Amino acid sequence: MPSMKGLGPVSFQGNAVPMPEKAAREEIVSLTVKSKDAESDTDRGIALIHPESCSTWTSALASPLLYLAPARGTDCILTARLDDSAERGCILLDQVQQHNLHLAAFESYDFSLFEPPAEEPFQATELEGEVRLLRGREAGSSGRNEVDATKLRQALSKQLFQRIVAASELVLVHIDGLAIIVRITEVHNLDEEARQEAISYHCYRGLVTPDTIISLVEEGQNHDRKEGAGSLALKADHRRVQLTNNPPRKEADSRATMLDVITADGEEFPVKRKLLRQCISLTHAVRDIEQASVQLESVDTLVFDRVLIYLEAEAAGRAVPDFAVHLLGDLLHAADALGCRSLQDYCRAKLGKLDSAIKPRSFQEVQAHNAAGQCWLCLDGMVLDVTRWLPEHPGGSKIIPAQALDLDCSRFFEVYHSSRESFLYLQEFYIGDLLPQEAVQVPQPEQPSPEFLAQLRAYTTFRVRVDEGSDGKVYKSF
Ligand code: HEM
Repeated sequence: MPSMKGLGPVSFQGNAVPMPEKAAREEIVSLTVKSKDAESDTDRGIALIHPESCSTWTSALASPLLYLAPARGTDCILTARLDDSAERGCILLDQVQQHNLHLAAFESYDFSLFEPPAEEPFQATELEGEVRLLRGREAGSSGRNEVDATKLRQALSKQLFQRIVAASELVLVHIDGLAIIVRITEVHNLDEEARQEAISYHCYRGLVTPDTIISLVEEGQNHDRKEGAGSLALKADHRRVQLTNNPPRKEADSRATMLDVITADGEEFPVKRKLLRQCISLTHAVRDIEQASVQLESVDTLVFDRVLIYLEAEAAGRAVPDFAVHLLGDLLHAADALGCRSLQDYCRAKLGKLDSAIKPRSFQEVQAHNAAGQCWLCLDGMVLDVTRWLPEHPGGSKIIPAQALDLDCSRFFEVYHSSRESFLYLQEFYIGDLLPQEAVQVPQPEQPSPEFLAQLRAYTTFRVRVDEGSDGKVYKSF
């Protein structure tokens, strides 16, 4: 588990968003709470502040999202986005946020940037939420409102993406015409095995990533486990939600986390699905939790063992072992078979064959590759080569070439993906940014929402951008 040295996502390669400057971290800003009017689904639970209300904070930040702690004691951390629609000096919060943080509208409070613990893992590996109805269909004689747990988990995962959540916090989710309240009952930042080994483990909040496993229970189900938790709920039966399609937690956990990989010579390796996500040829097997095992046709035990050593070192942010040159040929073959780009790059670099795929791109180049039968996408200025992965795309191999070539596909990307899982794959396909003067030429049939763009940009910190006016040779990380 990589440690969380800065706020923001940690990519496959373990890159974390840099921490804000010291001056910004220490600045305390007084903001008046105002209630948000109607809000979009993607904006739900995100506080809005005017960019000029806190210039020290914003100028120091690499990410378009801010994490704020109110000065008064609460475990809840606000995720905020800069938005011109907020008045200067105000912070726009919805009712649920006001409740979670014990803040009242029209009162002023002091806020500072939240700083996560420097040397501990801070990403939430698992969340548990207890579900009840706020409003919508009221249960009839059956006494229950049915909700599909898979759909609810997806909606929650999308809404909580890149937010810091704390135990006891309430989250409001709208699904199928129902307004559902999820009370966060557990947050973990170690997986179960590590929790059992850790001395005096205690966790009450963490950053939600697309890898966070969310489990749900109906309100009242926790009654035996946590004293008192369900007692109020049982009285208000008409608010109860019946979760369908919700496997028992233990079973769901191991199905969701582990995949048995069977090598060409018949050996079986139980591997964390998360570790295999960068092997894009295994996308279907990794995503489909009903699939318990996957057969590798051309990688044998000894080589797969080394692949695992590589993947584990990378995920843990440790140095990758220095594999001897005579092993690199087989390792590169395995990397090709698995579609593992970083391992391919590692082997090629050591064999002296690395030709970096990441470079500035022109729109003409994108069009030419697409005309030649490849599949290059433009997404908010990024160029992504998904040619090899198309047969593995969970949405099918036809829709992307039919709808998304030679235009900016940000809006398609936003509307078609019901969770934020798709973000996890982007780095594998990234082959550079469009030159700034080219990016404006890309047709954009429909604008994505600002919230989606803020999430996407906060996540894609692996991008290398070309400065405006440069000749395309100067790179600047953001
Ligand atoms: C690099 C680009 C892309 C990646 C990494 C990607 C990834 C994914 C993933 C992980 C899923 C399944 C999980 C989810 O719903 O989030 C998915 C589903 C889907 N994707 Fe994509 N996708 C990409 C581009 C696109 C584009 C450009 C389109 C449309 C033009 C598209 C259309 C769909 C559709 C229709 C589904 C099925 C949704 C459903 O079953 O509810 N995808 N994609």
